[in-house]
Amino acid sequence: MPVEEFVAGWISGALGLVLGHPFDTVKVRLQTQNTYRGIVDCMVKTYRHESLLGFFKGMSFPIASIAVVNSVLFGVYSNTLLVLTATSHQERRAQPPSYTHVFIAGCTGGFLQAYCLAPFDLIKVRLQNQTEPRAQPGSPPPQYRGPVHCAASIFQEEGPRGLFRGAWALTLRDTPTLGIYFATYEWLCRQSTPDGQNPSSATVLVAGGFAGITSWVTATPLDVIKSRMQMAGLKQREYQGMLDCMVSSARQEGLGVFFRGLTINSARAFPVNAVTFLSYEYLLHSWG
Ligand SMILES: CN(C)C(=N)NCCC[C@H](N)C(=O)O
Repeated sequence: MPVEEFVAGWISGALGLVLGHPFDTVKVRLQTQNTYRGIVDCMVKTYRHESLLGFFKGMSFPIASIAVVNSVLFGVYSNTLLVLTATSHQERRAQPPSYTHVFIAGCTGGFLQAYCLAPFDLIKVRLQNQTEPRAQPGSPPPQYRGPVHCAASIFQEEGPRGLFRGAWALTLRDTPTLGIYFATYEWLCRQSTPDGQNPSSATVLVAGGFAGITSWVTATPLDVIKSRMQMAGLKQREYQGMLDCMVSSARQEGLGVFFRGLTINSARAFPVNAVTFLSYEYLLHSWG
């Protein structure tokens, strides 16, 4: 099993993550809290109350976990294509796989990465939703002191299953949308590259950026449900399950609730995924 794809997936994912984390914090807060009037209001309040550091809350854990998550995604994707088409990454420009194979490989990568991502994503979302400013003498401490304390508290209060809160919604979000992600990337690369040649850096940037936007637009409804399930039982209300969360969110806030965070998700998706694909292709190309 070729391992370069796993390593390239890890490094490229980490670069994209740092770039996109401030957008991600705003998105999570808009999806789970009703105190903001929109993106700008959320950004201004976060900055005033918590300074620039507020935008980077919950980032240390995803940075550590991206090693696992993104390398599973890209590694499983590439190795599934190898099984389906018997072509390595280097051979795929000369013998391009069908879009059906690309889609199936993307869904497989998405399905497996969702289970690795679930506990890390839960902790990220819980920390991003703590709106207390940095600890000052006399001020009440936030519920979680950091990622390890957050993981330990969830484990103590809810047992190991607690760490997988929202995992079903995450799996349903990621399995089809990662198929769409890789199929869009491949399609856009092939549209602007002569047969058999490698896409230029500009093509990879644009195709990666639009693949990110397309997949996040389709992922947003389940992303909202996933974030709410992850916050359930804390400040927010408890839900009976995913369906109950969908129905009661729509009843209380209208169908527009499923598109909360869509604009910020798309704005974040372009740079993050442009950089992720560019560094992924660059690393695999330079390793031969
Ligand atoms: C729609 N979904 C779930 C995705 N496209 N996932 C792939 C993640 C790529 C990048 N780390 C990001 O966070 O955008």
